[in-house]
Amino acid sequence: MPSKEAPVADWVTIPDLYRDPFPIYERLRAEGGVHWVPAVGRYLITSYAAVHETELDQSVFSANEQGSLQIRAMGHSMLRRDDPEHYLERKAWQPTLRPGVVKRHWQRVFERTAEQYLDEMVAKAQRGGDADLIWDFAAPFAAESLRQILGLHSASQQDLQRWSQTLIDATGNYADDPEVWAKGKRSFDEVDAVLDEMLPWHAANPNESLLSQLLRIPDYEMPMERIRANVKMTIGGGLNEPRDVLGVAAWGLLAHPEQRRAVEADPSLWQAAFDETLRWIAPIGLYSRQTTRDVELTGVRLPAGARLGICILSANRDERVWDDASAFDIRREVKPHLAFSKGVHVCLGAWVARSEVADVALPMLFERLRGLELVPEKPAEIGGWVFRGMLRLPVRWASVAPRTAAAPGAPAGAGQAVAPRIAVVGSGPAGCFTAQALRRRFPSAELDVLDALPVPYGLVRSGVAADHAGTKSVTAQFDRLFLREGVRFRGNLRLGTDVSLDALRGAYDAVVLATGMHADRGLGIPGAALDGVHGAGRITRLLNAHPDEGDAPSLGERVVVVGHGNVAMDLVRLLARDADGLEGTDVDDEAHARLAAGVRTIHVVGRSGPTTAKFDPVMVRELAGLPGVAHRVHGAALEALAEGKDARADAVRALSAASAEAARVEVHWWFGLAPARVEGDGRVERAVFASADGEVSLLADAVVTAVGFEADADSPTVPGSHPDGRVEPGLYTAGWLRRGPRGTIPDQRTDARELARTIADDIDSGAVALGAPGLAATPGEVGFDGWRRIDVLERLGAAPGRERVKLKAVERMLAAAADAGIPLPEVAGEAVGSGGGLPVTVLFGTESGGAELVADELRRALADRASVEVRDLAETDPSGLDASRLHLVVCSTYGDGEVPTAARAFLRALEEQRPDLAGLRYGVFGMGDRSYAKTYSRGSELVDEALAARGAQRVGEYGRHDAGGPVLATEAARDWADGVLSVAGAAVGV
Ligand SMILES: Cc1cc2nc3c(=O)[nH]c(=O)nc-3n(C[C@H](O)[C@H](O)[C@H](O)COP(=O)(O)O)c2cc1C
Repeated sequence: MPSKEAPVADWVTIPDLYRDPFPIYERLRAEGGVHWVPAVGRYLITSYAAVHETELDQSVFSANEQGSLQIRAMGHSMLRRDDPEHYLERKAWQPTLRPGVVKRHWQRVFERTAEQYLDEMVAKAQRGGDADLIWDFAAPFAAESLRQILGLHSASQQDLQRWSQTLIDATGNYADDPEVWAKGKRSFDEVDAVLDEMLPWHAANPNESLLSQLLRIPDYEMPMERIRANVKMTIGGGLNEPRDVLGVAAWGLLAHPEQRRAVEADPSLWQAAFDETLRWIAPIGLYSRQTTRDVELTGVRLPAGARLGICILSANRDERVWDDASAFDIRREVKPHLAFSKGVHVCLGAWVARSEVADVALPMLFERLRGLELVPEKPAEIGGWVFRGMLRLPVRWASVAPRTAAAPGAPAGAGQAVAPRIAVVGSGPAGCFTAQALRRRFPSAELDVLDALPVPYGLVRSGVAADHAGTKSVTAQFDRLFLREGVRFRGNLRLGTDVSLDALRGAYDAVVLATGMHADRGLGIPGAALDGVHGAGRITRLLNAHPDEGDAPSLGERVVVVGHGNVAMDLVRLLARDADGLEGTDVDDEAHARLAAGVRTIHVVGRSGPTTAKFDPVMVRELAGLPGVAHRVHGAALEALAEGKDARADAVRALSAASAEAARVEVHWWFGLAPARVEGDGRVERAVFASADGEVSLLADAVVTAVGFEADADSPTVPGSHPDGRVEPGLYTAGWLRRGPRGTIPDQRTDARELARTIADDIDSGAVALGAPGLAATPGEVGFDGWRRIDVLERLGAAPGRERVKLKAVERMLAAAADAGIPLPEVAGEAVGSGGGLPVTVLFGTESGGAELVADELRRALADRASVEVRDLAETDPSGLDASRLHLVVCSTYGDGEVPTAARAFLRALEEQRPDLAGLRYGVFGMGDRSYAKTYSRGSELVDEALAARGAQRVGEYGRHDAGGPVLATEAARDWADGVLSVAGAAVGV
């Protein structure tokens, strides 16, 4: 699309924007999302895509605006600086606002403060005054909390409110009103005076406050005028954000009674209410940027020096991202909103605001003020576009509950009087994660997981590549469900054959179908049905000894694999490995020998270029390191791409660099080729592809298609037809049946949590009635103990160097399951006492504290099984790592796919000192944000690669957490660590 000049939106006025910016933004987005707006004297950036782009490239979209009003009003704070200057100041602010510190220290302060102002509002109402939720509660609460955090003890909360308002007014003084400047200047001077008073006091009295911490940064002394400017910026922005999100959230809930009831019944929804409020009406609605050069933004040309207004209020309502975006809906599918910004300026106070509002003030408000409601004769008012929030919010209530000792927001009690009976059909990752999420939500529910086979775990057993034991180890978490958490496995029950869907629905209150999609999608080109064309799913199942597959064919010498996704990568790797390379796996050796023994050349062919290919770069790097395999790359056009900017491109570069000595197998990587036809006389002889430069014809004995999966012929629903997983109340879908064949195993965890909530909502609302009788035992059914006997037999039968030999025939599985002579291994007790058990070191690498919080949570959660110590990577010397301890690395990603600053020295030391870490076992949990598509979780991968390069061995599932997703990092990390510990513990007999 050729670029164009920015359209001029001369119809936009500031008073209209102030009153209600949303209809204006809707039109601007519809017209492209980048406009010159004369009334504002700026380009307004209104679409999500354009806003997001500006946030991720500070070299072009600079925060350091020339002639900035904010600099005039408050001084030059970090908000108006780019890196590296910005970063130094940000780092100084960070320790006080880290989530661990917020949780350990500030949350108690917020609780006390909220109690105080709630009591004062109640007392005012008792004296006959009108209660306004904004001015009597939210504003003093936010101001006092901020006063405490800053450590401005010689000022009052009223001072902070006045300073905040007047400094903000001056920042937005586009009309150059001298009175506004005068008031701003007065506040400016007053803040300086208080700082002059308080800084010496903090120097002499160390404490948790920001001012005190600022004076104690080991390697950096912030110049005084920067302290002054940043404190003013913090007063300006740090007060209205929690005040306004609290006010708008209360308004939203009071105006939507059914959502209010849901959140009151399930306090875990306060976080969802908080995030939805931020998405719906972002308190900081606009901020500025300036272009540093001519640039094109979503097809519109912007000149160098252009002043931009980044409209967060608008981006968060972009209809291309959210359905029914203007509605307040705390149950909507979670997608990353931009209210805290993204990129280097992401809000430092986000954890504070979350704690103040979602953990403390909202739950307390609704719990204590019974019958809280709006006052119809005094309607609430809202206004603003640069900052938007409630201007007044009159409320009343029926009665006041006494203060409770329990922390507000604690999870609800046991729940329903009658426990629900729920069946999950399919014991693959989607089914098991669903059962796990349901168990958390309904501790006393009767939960059955059915499977057509006598053995559990579906895709993990038969779809995950045999040599990826780490991925397979997710089953350790699932074992816990069946061994300890009362979930029942009911194997050898095939839906439609052994039990009908109607019978299941009659027997259970709710049924979740998680039966997956198994059929390989065809190529749909001439010759696709020739002999020698195989689906990748089938080949993978053959290698995994799936009972439904027959004998494995020989693939011959030359194999063409069509597709560049992870399924294709798995296949290429398994075909390229020789038997020695399968040490420790559970591969079906016979099938592997038949399929792969003759393979000498593999062509792996995809339509797109390396940067947009679907593979995980980690998989490609793994291929680059395979011994005895040479790689040739065709059509990748990597010359134009700088190194270090794109993880996929870098991984493909690593292929070309891989050593090709004594190659047993040669892998040719083709980019930009579309399949045209398969040729041959009765069976495959050639695969022909179309490219921009004409046709490419590859000689082939076999073609394996890895271009996706489609619904099975007998699929109970059409995959993807119910994206929220609810077919109707009482019948749900999960996994690939819900979304189609996309997403990784950990993604299923995220979906499962949402689905459990949906089911809980249906039960709460009465849409699903409880009381179903349950499903009687069916002849031939195999329970979890039956599977454990099969498991024992498979392990005992393993050849040297193999983990197990899978039983392939169902009859043999059934015989093993029923054989009481096979002794069941004892289920190891978990409670080995605090401080006992496996020695574990949790190493965290963090920038803003999330990973530290996760590390703390792991210390707590693993205490009954392990003796845990927690260490910051910043203070860890890799040469001193103790190989007798299992190391759990929790690390986030910053910058352009880098490790957090604090972890850089560790990484460097690994590379420079080159310690021998053979024998050290470690697990990795990467924290990142999927919206950084090219560098998602890359920081953790760098640590992983560096440890592996020193001989350390990764165990268990590679855990990942997406900060933009709905699952809490602590929760995902607990599940991940359970799995890693089960694998590591089993290895050392704990
Ligand atoms: C400036 C900045 C850059 C980031 N870059 C990436 C990135 O390249 N890839 C990624 O997956 N996540 C990225 N993130 C997201 C963080 O890794 C994520 O929010 C994580 O949970 C933060 O953990 P921490 O609090 O322990 O540092 C970035 C975040 C910020 C603020």
